[in-house]
Amino acid sequence: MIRLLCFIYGLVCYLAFFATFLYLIGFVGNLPVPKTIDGGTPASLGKTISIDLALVALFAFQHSVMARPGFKRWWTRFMPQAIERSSYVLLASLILCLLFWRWVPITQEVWHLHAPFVTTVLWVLFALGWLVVLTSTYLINHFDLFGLRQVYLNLRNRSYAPIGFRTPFLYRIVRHPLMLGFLVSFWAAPVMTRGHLLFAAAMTMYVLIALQLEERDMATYFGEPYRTYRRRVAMLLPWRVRRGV
Ligand SMILES: C[S@@+](CC[C@H](N)C(=O)[O-])C[C@H]1O[C@@H](n2cnc3c(N)ncnc32)[C@H](O)[C@@H]1O
Repeated sequence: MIRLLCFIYGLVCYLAFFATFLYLIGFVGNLPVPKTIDGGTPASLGKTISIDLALVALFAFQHSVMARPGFKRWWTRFMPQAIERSSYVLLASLILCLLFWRWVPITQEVWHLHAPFVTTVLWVLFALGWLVVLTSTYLINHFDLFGLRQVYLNLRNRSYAPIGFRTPFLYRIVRHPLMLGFLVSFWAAPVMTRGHLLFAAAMTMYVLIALQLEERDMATYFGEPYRTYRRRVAMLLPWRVRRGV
């Protein structure tokens, strides 16, 4: 019964993640969703910047702290191991929803590109970025990253086997294609408002810090194979590839 409840909980967390991910695309791209990055009621500049940065910082804090092995060891003392990842995913999704809801826009434009060719290229890059994000999750293991594999194995009474270190396709070009996809989609905007710029810049800062932490854990866990990979494959910029793996 507990196993079934864990599975249902994992499924709900996964669906919450997927809905939030789809909404994020609409939010950043100013697509027809109830609230977007440039929608809502503006406030004074000081108030806006503090609220918006606090929202990104909350997301960054949750992501960075809860992803660390030490934190995972600590909080799985209070919950079944099988739902640890699902809970992480659920909390991340809830924080993103809070960000969508409470985000305050700054609508002054930093750039507004009109040339049809340039705007088309930027929209293609925007879409490509999200596609790379989603593809990268499948290259690592989509269902493990979002907790479904863990609750499924638990339901079948099978023990969890880590997915291990892998470098398929995009992971041979850069070490962090998923994060690169996010960054491309955050920055590829034909109309860039100050609020959007604040979001893109703050998220870029967070990604650059988070990747240092993730790589430190990966090097500790996987040892020499990961250190060799790090020497050979560029972190985020594909044209900085040194040698293939
Ligand atoms: C949200 S994913 C982001 C992966 C990567 N940073 C990227 O941007 O493509 C984070 C998880 O992926 C795992 N991970 C990162 N690179 C990996 C690889 N090459 N093989 C297996 N797992 C990896 C990390 O341990 C972490 O649990």
